[in-house]
Amino acid sequence: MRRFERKQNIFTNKDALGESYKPERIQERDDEISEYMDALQPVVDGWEPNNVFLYGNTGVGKTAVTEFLLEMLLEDVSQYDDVDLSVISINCKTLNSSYQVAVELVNELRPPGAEISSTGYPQQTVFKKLFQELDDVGGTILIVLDEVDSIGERDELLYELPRARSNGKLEEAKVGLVGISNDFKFHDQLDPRVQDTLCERELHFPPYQAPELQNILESRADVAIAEDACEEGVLNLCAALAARDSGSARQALDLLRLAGEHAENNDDSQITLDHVDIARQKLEQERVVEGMRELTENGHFALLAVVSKAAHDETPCRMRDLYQEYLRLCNSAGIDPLAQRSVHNHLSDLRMLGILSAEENRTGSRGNYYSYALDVPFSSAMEALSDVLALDSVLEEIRRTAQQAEAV
Ligand SMILES: Nc1ncnc2c1ncn2[C@@H]1O[C@H](COP(=O)(O)OP(=O)(O)OP(=O)(O)O)[C@@H](O)[C@H]1O
Repeated sequence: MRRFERKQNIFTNKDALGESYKPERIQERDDEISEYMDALQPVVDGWEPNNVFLYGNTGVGKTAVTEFLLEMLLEDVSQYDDVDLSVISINCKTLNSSYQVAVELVNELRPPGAEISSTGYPQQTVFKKLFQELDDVGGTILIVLDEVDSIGERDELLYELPRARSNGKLEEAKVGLVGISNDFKFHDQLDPRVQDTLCERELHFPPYQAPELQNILESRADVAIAEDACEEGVLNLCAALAARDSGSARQALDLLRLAGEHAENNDDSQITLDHVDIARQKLEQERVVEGMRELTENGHFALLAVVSKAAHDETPCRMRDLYQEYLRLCNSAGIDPLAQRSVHNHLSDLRMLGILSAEENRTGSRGNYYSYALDVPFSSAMEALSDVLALDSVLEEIRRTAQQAEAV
């Protein structure tokens, strides 16, 4: 039997490619950092902080830049006796309402053992407890709400917190909110009064370009990967693939880490371009499977309709035709179909998840329409669908059609 044995020929510090690693410096974000520092300047000057809203796709450095700057801010304001700054950061991913976010904040502020229960209070009581805790801390308090879009439509806290001081609910504390989101729709859906305050300063983090990703990867690889353990062109390929797909530094780092793991598992002495290709396929597959988990049954059928059209080599395909295919598939599976508008929403979600791509077609006087296609390999979509749908015969038919189309 094989025994555990230490392997460290590829990585010198694999953790440096992981999510919890804090980079020593942030690269390629000078403009955003400068704007962000301007937004935080009132804290240093002793005034009430601005509320800041950061948005941009996943993996573009919103959290990394925020952590880096707030650490620096805490250090820099320590020289001013009249500024007493505290930072509270929470991730709202599992908190789906103002109530839950407020409870989480109260419990962050309370000592262990004095936490409040996450149910059973009227919302205003929890808000009152939160204001009390904040006043007890006093000074300037920055509250970072990462993935703030999870709060959904029940966003009263985002309205009340920034106004708490002017409404007399806070006396001691000066509170600023830092909201972070990768959901572009969230901002527009906010109540205009919430938008006015939460988005007092808005910072957009655009996707990274390939040369930017390459620089980020190079400084990580210096820490993470052994000398000469990377074939020439590996970092360049990881950067190019991630730039072409999402512009996400996380994706570029994941590609390099996975490619390194493949090299290590094969006892190869270098990470090669082939290892990167295997890593790319694995990540793509994971993304589809992840995305599928978030969808309802109707979302799966909307995807199935696109997959079926792709098998017939009929993508990009416009909504009207996709909807007909969707109806046919629902009918054969005996499920109640949704209206075209709802299917359209599912397709938009699939697009947000990077599973579909959409092309806008302009038709002049009759307006524009979208055509949809798979943005992941056909085989990945099929595999993910077979995991969630008990529709072997339909999937088999699609598979056969795809094989025939290939043979033609
Ligand atoms: N400019 C950069 N310099 C160095 N590392 C970076 C940079 N941008 C991102 N990273 C790294 O990429 C990974 C993802 O970044 P981060 O978590 O900040 O993205 P995000 O925009 O907050 O994404 P999400 O919306 O998914 O939370 C982290 O490991 C981070 O350290």
